[in-house]
Amino acid sequence: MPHTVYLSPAKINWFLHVTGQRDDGYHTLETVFQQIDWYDTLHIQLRNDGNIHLQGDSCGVAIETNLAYRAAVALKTFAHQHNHSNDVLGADIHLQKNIPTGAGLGGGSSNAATVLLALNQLWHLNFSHSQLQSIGLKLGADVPFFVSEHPAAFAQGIGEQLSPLDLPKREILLVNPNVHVNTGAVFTHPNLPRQHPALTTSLFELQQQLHEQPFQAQHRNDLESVTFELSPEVKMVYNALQHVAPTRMSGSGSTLVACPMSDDESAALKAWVANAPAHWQCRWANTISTQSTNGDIL
Ligand SMILES: C[C@](O)(CO)[C@H](O)COP(=O)(O)OP(=O)(O)OC[C@H]1O[C@@H](n2ccc(N)nc2=O)[C@H](O)[C@@H]1O
Ligand SMILES: Nc1ncnc2c1ncn2[C@@H]1O[C@H](COP(=O)(O)OP(=O)(O)OP(=O)(O)O)[C@@H](O)[C@H]1O
Repeated sequence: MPHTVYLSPAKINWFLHVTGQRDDGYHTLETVFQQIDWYDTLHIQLRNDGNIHLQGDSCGVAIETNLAYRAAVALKTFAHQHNHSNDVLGADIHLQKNIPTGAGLGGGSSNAATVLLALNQLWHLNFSHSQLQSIGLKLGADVPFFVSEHPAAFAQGIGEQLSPLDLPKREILLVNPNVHVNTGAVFTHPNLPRQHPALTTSLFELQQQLHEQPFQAQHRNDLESVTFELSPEVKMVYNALQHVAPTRMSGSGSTLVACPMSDDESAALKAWVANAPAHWQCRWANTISTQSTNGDIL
């Protein structure tokens, strides 16, 4: 049987405010996501014996725990519960990881979203984006954003209330000190600030502000202080980079995002990269804008 190739993009968070905590322990956020042109690759082939197999890069977890595998199983279960298909729902999934894991780039959530979108099509299930998003939310807070297929969005709730934004393509530098951050450990830390006031700007104003300067002084990543406490090397990278160009951490870390706003800052960052310690992974990337995608990348 032929296999189809799907690209699964990473994301960055331009800012992340923790506005409160729900009774179930999950935190409410206000954040802006944007996809970037750094991709994992999934090869998916139908199986006619009804089994789901995952091969390729393990991400350091058992197959049954891998978010790509769990997404396929969750979709199949949902399809059976909704009597949506009497077909044999099987697939071979081959995962090639390029996006670092535990790096605040949402790679696992993106893989889950890619599998949901791909198998919804290949298995002819025709579930809506909103149905796929509610299946995906149980797998990870960032999955609904990737399922939405909008390259950028303002998110509220725990990340599932999404308003698409039109943000420009920008060149950014991602620096990762090869540290794996446990998102749960950051959110459960007693020192996490949890009471960021909700934004009062309209979506239109927010979009305008981010067009002018994506790292606005009035925005923060509230997870930075705890991640810096848990992983001092992430703080070292931040301290070094922010002297050269505007810099903020993505998600719960460990990746720092620097966004040069002039040719001088761009040149200074390139010189910085040339002298950075070898185990600090530096990678230039572009954010994806509505204009640069045709909507069916995934
Ligand atoms: C920080 C972000 O990356 C922002 O993009 C995401 O909100 C995190 O999403 P994620 O890595 O998919 O995380 P999940 O697998 O959903 O959650 C891991 C753990 O982080 C905590 N968690 C996560 C998201 C959230 N809004 N509140 C939380 O308190 C919970 O303890 C949860 O058990
Ligand atoms: N397909 C997958 N890709 C990456 N990680 C996976 C996958 N499946 C399960 N995991 C597990 O999930 C954990 C977090 O994955 P991920 O790389 O998405 O985190 P992250 O980039 O920090 O996410 P976020 O930006 O949402 O905080 C990893 O440490 C890994 O153990």
